[in-house]
Amino acid sequence: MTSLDDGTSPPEYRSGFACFVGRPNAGKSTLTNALVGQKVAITSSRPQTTRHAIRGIVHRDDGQLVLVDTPGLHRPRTLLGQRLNDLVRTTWAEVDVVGLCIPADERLGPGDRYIASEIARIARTPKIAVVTKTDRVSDDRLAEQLVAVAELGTELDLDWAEIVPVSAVAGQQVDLLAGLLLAQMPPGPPLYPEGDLTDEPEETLVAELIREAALEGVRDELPHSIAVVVEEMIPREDRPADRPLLDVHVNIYVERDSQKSIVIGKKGARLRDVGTRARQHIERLLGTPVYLDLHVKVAKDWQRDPKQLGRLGF
Ligand SMILES: Nc1nc2c(ncn2[C@@H]2O[C@H](COP(=O)(O)OP(=O)(O)OP(=O)(O)O)[C@@H](O)[C@H]2O)c(=O)[nH]1
Repeated sequence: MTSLDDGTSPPEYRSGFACFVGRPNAGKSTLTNALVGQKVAITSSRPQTTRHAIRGIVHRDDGQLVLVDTPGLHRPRTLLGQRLNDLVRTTWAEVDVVGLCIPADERLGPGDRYIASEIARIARTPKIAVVTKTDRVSDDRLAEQLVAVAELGTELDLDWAEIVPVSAVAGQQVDLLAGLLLAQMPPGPPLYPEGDLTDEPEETLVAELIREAALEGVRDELPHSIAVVVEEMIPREDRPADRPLLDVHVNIYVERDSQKSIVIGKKGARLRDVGTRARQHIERLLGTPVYLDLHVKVAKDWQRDPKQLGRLGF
């Protein structure tokens, strides 16, 4: 049946999946969080902190948008690197729209070009260019970047469905972007119950929050050597109903003894600090007081060992 649209009928409800791609540090996780409105994907100022395809769910009156956050695509040097890239490509093939994030405050580089040329190869899936971190640049510079992104599209025969400047931090154009992404979704019912923000198990989110805290202030290759596994989350017995406590037992894995002492710090000071910061985020996420029990363990060269990778959830 066709209806005459006089501009008063409500828009059709749409639902589907979107993912953001882009080189490390392009602002994908921050944007996901801004769209969802709660901290679900971890962010940090160091590249390649995101390892899991964490989903955030955006609920709107006109539809539901499920966001899949992928790690930064990069040239693989280890088995872990290879698996991360595979994960990115598998994700692209399954979503309704791909958003390529390009920071406004850096010139288009070989990294952006490489990823753009990769997504140009996925036929049919619409692509939206998202120019991020607009709060960091002047209007003139932003205009230049928008032109450069448009030209990149022409050069690669990549037909941008939209080019959208946003600032996740300043909250500029975030809602507009949600609408434009949603416009690419097929008509359909909600995929998740109202109120759900993510379908990641709590353990994964908790592990990511701890990894984020553990990464703060460490240098060089260490960030990629840290993996976090939540072994157990159990409510403490014998607590009064109005004063619950959740025991969270966690192993932090590193690849070498030297890394273990860095993570632990002098007389355990660093690890205590990591615990304190992570606990605050976890308590906010779960809405309950938490006792966080952190252990640091060495899993020799786990990034190169298929068996260990499997055990650590990769
Ligand atoms: N000023 C400003 N900074 C931003 C904005 N978006 C992200 N950032 C910062 O840029 C850095 C990287 O952001 P992330 O969201 O972690 O980047 P990512 O693309 O998810 O990075 P990977 O997980 O490494 O792939 C962080 O320090 C953010 O705070 C923004 O809109 N404005």
